[in-house]
Amino acid sequence: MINVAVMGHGTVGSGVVEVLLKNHDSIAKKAGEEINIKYVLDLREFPDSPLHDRFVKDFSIIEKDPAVKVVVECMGGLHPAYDFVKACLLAGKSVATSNKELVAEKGAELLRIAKDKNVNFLFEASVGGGIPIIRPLNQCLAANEVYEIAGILNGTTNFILSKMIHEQMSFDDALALAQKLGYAERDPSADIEGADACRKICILASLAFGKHVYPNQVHTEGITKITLEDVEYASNYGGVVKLLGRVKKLDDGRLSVMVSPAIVERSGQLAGVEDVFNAILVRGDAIGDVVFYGRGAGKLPTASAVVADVIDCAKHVNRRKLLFWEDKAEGYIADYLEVPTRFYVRLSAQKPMETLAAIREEFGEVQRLSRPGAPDDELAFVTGEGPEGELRSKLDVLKKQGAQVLGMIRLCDY
Ligand SMILES: NC(=O)C1=CN([C@@H]2O[C@H](COP(=O)(O)OP(=O)(O)OC[C@H]3O[C@@H](n4cnc5c(N)ncnc54)[C@H](OP(=O)(O)O)[C@@H]3O)[C@@H](O)[C@H]2O)C=CC1
Ligand SMILES: N[C@@H](CC=O)C(=O)O
Repeated sequence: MINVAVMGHGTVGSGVVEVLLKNHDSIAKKAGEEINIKYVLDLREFPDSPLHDRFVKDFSIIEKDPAVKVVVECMGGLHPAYDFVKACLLAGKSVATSNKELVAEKGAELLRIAKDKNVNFLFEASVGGGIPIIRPLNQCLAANEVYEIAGILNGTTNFILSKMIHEQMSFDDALALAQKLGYAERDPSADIEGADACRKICILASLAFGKHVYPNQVHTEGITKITLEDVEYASNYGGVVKLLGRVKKLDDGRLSVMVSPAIVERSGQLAGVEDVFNAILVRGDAIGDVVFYGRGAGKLPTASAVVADVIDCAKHVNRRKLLFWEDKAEGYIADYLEVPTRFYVRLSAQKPMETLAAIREEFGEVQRLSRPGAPDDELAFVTGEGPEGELRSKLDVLKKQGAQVLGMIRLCDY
């Protein structure tokens, strides 16, 4: 029998308990041993839980109990999660976590401690909710040189965009519904400002390319500036707006990493991903493109991934799974302004004919876009490709001539 402690009995932690209890017998067969939840740590009481007598409030009970071999961390946030997880690893316990903030900020250090202590630190649920992506990237795609990853990595924002576009729901109502359904972070600004997707692309980049990428190294934009006008122009262009996390290996070996809204063509592999679903496209030299798709957030889908890690930990007691990356390297992340891109731009111009001439002067021939009912002073177009810094300088020239940039979204070919 393997004794497990679950830390945090919120959306994900309660799902982990539910799945471990409901599928107890089949999980025991797959793990090769019975999995017993010995403790559940939370700040609140849960008198209705079938495990109500196993709840504790003092972390040291778990830390000091040598019978606990595997600890699940679903509390979220950096503190005290980091302190507790580190203490568990140092005490020789394997840890499975859904906490992407923890992995994105402290992954290299925690993986090194796990290696030193010959235990496992697993985090399948930290990216893509229930979608298997960490294990496939680490194992099934190990033969490949991965050169690019792009994904819809945040369920809440994809849910909000889907509701706004298809059901004309307001941003605030869609966010409130995502919170009610347990998709959003405790502080939902992490979802809508892109921090959550940033943490996830950091984890994928660290794993795929072997060196830790930290969130503060990644240019990050959320969805708060996206308007229905931009969505309509994107649609008339033949695309859809998605919040993407992406990393690409450049020819000089550096990484371009970014989180931002992007227009993807309707025929692209990420365009049809709606609601709380996530999709992660991995490009490898042997496999070509492969896309992982599924529910990116929510109680049971996320618990599915955490419990898979628990089973893996149970199967590998006193044996390490090879999952590791080095700490960060200097000069490894390229400045996003250097990286070539294309933009959709929406402007308000007091003198549209003059601004149009200036657009041609700066950008050459551009693809103009239209939408029914647009005000006379609105101009929308798609630029050719150029380093982002250069495109922005050209827009600065237009701004100096009185144009106001109302919307600007990168174009991607996924
Ligand atoms: N929700 C989702 O769909 C997904 C979430 N995740 C990640 O999983 C983690 C958990 O998310 P989620 O379940 O949604 O969060 P919740 O806020 O629903 O759950 C967190 C739980 O941990 C408890 N907790 C917080 N601090 C402590 C502490 N110091 N000691 C004991 N218990 C504590 C909270 O108690 P209290 O409420 O009283 O503060 C709460 O019950 C986060 O890192 C999140 O990013 C990952 C994938 C999907
Ligand atoms: N808030 C996150 C939860 C899963 O990681 C999201 O919406 O994707």
